[in-house]
Amino acid sequence: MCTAATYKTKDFYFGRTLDYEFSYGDEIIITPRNYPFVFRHTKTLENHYALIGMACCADNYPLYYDAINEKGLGMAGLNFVGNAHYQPLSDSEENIASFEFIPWILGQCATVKEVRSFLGRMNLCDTPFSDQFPSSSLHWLIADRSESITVECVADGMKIYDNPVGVLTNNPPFDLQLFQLNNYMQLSAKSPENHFSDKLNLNTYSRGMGALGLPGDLSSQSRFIRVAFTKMHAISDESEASSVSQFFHILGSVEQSRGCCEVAEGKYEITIYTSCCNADKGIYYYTTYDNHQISAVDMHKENLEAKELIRYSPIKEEQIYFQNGK
Ligand SMILES: C[C@H](CCC(=O)NCCS(=O)(=O)O)[C@H]1CC[C@H]2[C@@H]3[C@H](O)C[C@@H]4C[C@H](O)CC[C@]4(C)[C@H]3C[C@H](O)[C@]12C
Repeated sequence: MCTAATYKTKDFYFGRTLDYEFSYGDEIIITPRNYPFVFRHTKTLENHYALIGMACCADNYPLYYDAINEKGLGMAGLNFVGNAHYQPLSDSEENIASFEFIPWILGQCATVKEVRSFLGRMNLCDTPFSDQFPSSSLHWLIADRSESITVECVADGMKIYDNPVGVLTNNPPFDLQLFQLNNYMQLSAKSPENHFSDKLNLNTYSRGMGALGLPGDLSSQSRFIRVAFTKMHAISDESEASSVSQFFHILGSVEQSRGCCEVAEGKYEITIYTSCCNADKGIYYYTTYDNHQISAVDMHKENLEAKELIRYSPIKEEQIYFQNGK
């Protein structure tokens, strides 16, 4: 399971949890402007916007899971197993393999508006990266500071949904996920009033009862409702520290602890990492399952005119700050 979300204060923030039972060898990778992005079915992008995101590197190619570009556009791929359906090659559109989708969009688009026009002339095809890396079944959250969309390729073609919540999880398809919010419209951050019966003396015996009924389990539908509620009520000040902190709290509402989601005998899905990108400043903040200290990589501290990938291994060990003794 995974969850992606957006958040806006003074700056625009974009991030995700990546939940899985193993890691593909994740790295924070900056693709500078002059790294040639080679595509299988369309022309190489010799120059493009610079990207920063989490990826695994294979044959010197960044296989991005989520990233932002220097223009403030963000994109994350989340599992969409059983529903994703990529198309055969098309003669009339630009054929983009699913693993090329993030580079192709973030390399060239500055806004969601531009993304929509790119989507109109592309065909998301099933070409695998390699035998070792067959196509993953994914759908995507794409967002800038003014709007979010969800892109899904299903059996009857590509769907582009406006995403007014700025949140995405996994199955079912996005329109069904969004519809479910109707069932929770009575939830509130305020204390509830007694609408049950004026013949009964019912009491609010605890704080937080306005959100009674918010689903607490780890299913993708429940995480969608929970993270949407948390995000829609999120309050922070506009500073970087407060915004980043609040963003990690939003995604903290759907974090997965080892042991609660068994995917095979003795194998558990966990939140391998949580990211929070400041899309305006090009900073990739992250925590990992065992490292709760926020670490960060700033794309603008690198030479973005370079031609070679710039790679950082995530810091995975817990860093505990002792305040006393030596
Ligand atoms: C496993 C990840 C998704 C996590 C997720 O959504 N979990 C939910 C599980 S479930 O639905 O609830 O069952 C996805 C997100 C991005 C994916 C990676 C990216 O798409 C980049 C390449 C793409 C290649 O085709 C396959 C390897 C790969 C390196 C992918 C491996 C894996 O499928 C990743 C890492």
